[in-house]
Amino acid sequence: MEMKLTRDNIKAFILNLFVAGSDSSALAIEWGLAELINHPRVMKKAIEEIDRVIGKTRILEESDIPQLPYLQAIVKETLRLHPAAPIIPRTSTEDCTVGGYHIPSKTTVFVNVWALGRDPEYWDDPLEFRPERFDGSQVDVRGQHFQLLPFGSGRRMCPGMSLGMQLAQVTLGSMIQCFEWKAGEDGNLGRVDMEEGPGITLPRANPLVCVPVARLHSVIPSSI
Ligand code: HEM
Repeated sequence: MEMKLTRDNIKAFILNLFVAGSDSSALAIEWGLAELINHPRVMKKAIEEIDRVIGKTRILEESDIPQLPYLQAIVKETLRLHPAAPIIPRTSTEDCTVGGYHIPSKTTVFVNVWALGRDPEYWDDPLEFRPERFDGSQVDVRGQHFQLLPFGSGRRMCPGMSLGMQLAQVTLGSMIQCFEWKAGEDGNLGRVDMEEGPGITLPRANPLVCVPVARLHSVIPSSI
């Protein structure tokens, strides 16, 4: 079937990519940094990995990510606890039974991705931020392991998954490689609050306020 795209179709499509891709990626990075600030042990281990693999004379790049498994695990763990889209809708195309419930055709059902990521049946100490849980684990975010669905699953799953993961890993990784992050306006708070705000996406209730202190002086100009 031939389908002609109009100018409006193309504009709507590009707008869709910006709307779907910006907030979600930004939220993953913001929640990830907040978790790292509150977990100095994890932050230290992540920085050690980056310093060991990349050194201190250049900034982390996309091609370094395969050599940074702990950073990858940090982003997965962040998306487990803070999925940018906490609830995803589906409409049943035919009558079916799910978990003993009869679902008539054309019913909208909501998949609670947030609750799946915190389900004690699938996760040990589910509320703990512990990236090590992914060491040697096959569980990934690609929509095949239903306890971890930050990008959804099936035909309508996120088409920007690879870009979103790369963005979150490279941005978070270079942020902690280049700067030490101190909580609070004056950098004198021990931790940041983790309260969630309302929304279709999962924002923080309060903005993440922290102070960056340069740590890679050989690559960052001293004026920053
Ligand atoms: C960490 C970053 C991201 C997260 C957590 C995320 C998450 C999601 C989720 C949960 C869905 C719904 C999937 C479903 O219903 O099964 C979705 C849909 C979508 N995402 Fe992402 N996303 C991210 C980044 C991106 C990026 C970077 C782009 C594009 C540049 C993008 C474009 C889209 C589009 C166009 C849809 C709608 C797909 C459809 O309805 O067929 N996303 N995303």
